Amino acid sequence: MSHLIDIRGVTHAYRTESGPLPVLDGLSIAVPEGGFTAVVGPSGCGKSTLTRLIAGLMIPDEGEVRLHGERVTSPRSTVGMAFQNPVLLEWRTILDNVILPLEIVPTKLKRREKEERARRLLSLVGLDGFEDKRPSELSGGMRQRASLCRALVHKPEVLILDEPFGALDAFTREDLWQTMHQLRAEETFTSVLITHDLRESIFLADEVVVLSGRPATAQYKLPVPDTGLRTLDELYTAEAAERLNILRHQIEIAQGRAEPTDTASQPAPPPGSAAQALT
Ligand SMILES: Nc1ncnc2c1ncn2[C@@H]1O[C@H](COP(=O)(O)OP(=O)(O)OP(=O)(O)O)[C@@H](O)[C@H]1O
Repeated sequence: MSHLIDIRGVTHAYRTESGPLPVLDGLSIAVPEGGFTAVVGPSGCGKSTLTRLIAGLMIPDEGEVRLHGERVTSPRSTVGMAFQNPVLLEWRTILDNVILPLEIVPTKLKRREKEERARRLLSLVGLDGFEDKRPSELSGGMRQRASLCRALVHKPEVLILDEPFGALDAFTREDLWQTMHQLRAEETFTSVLITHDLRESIFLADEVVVLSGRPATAQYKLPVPDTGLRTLDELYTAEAAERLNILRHQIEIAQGRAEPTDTASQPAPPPGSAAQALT
């Protein structure tokens, strides 16, 4: 299988006043074309650092990040990003905020075509009629929907989502999860999602990677079977409960609160799953 995102043996340390701070230690993750990988792990273990490396905003000390086989050494226009804080520009309308990447990334599209693309995405996420509003006139959930459209408007190959739903209330967050599924059905992209929400990870991703404590490595990888467009009901099945238990246990190991060898308290992988412990 071809891997669009290939993170190979990445090791990285920040230089701080008190000396080097090792953050990632031989981390390897591969995401196939069209795949959706969620990355979870203890707070401060290096998840956002990983997104900066994929986006080419930083170069790792050792190892490499490849997109389509090409080594990433600088930021690329083929990557879209959405963060916890949508940072929309108040002096632009929602439509013009979404169009912004098309003004930065070289494109042959005419203004009318850029508008059509932005309007289609806004309609897809349920923001018809809000194109001419300013960001402050929208709710937090609506702003995050607009930010997803902005991240996708230039048809990036890779969509990096760093806690995009983290600041939203539980109901809005669940709405946005379903919106993400709809976007995935309509648009073509390969995604890495950073999240602290284990339910979000199994609802959205094909694979959940649990990072160890800092310096982080890929401690555990849990595949999530493809069930097409998922519904929230699927989060309340026995299989979902088992997956969440496995992930919770792995997070406890990563936090040093459970022993890796403590198999007695570790639930068995769901029937038929290829859950794979890497420790
Ligand atoms: N530019 C930087 N310079 C120095 N240290 C940094 C820098 N950015 C992050 N760090 C440190 O590196 C470690 C990993 O940070 P990172 O933001 O990647 O973790 P994270 O897993 O995303 O955290 P959280 O789950 O809390 O969002 C933290 O200890 C952080 O303080």
